[in-house]
Amino acid sequence: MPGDQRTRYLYVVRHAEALPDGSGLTDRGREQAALLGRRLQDIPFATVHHGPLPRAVQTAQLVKQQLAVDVPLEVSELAGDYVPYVPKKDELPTDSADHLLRFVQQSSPEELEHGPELARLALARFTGPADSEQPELLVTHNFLIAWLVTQALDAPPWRWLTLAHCNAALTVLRYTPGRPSSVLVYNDMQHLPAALRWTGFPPGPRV
Ligand SMILES: O=C(O)[C@@H](CO)OP(=O)(O)O
Repeated sequence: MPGDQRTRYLYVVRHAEALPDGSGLTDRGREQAALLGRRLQDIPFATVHHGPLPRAVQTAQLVKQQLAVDVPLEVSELAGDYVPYVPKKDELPTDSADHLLRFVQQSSPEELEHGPELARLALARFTGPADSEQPELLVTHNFLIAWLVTQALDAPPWRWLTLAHCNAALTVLRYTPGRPSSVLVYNDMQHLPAALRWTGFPPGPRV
C-alpha cells in the first residue's frame, strides 16, 4: 500500500581512483576510499551495493571496513558501468548534438543495446520511496551517478551526458512519498584533503 512507503535515502559514490589497467585502485584511491568510509561510518546502511569491476569492489570493501557496524556487501550488475540512455539526434540541442552523439558512439553496440535496460532496472531497484527508511549505499561509476541525478531532477534523459563526478565523491538522493525526489548532496569531497580531491574529473577549475 502506498501509505506504507517511507522516505528512501540513497547514498551514491563513484569508486576511488583506479589504476589505468582496470585491475584495482591506486594507493591514493585506497586512501580516498578509507576516508570516505570514515565519513560514512555512523550512517546505519542496510546494504552496500557495488558494481562488479575491481575498482568498485575494492572501494566498497574499504568503505565497509570503516563502518561502525557490519553491513553486507552486495554485488550487482545494476550498479555497474554502462551507458544508461542513448539519445536520438532530434532530442538533442542542435549546437551540441554531434558532439554528444560522438561521445555516445565510443561505446560498443552491445553496450548501447544492454545499458538502457540495466538503467531501467537500476531505477526500479534503487530509487523511489521504499519499505524501510534505512539508507543504502551504492558504490558505482560516473555514468550511473549522472543517470540517477538527472532522473531525480526529472531532467531530459540525454542530460546524463552533461554531468561528471570525482573519485570517492558523495551524492545523496532523497525519495519521499508524495514529494518530488531531491538531490541533498552532490559530488561532495569534504572528507578528502586537497591533494586527494578532483581525481577522475575532466580538466577545468578546481574550487
Ligand atoms: O569510464 C568512465 O568515464 C566512467 C563511465 O561510467 O566510468 P568510471 O566511473 O568507472 O571511470
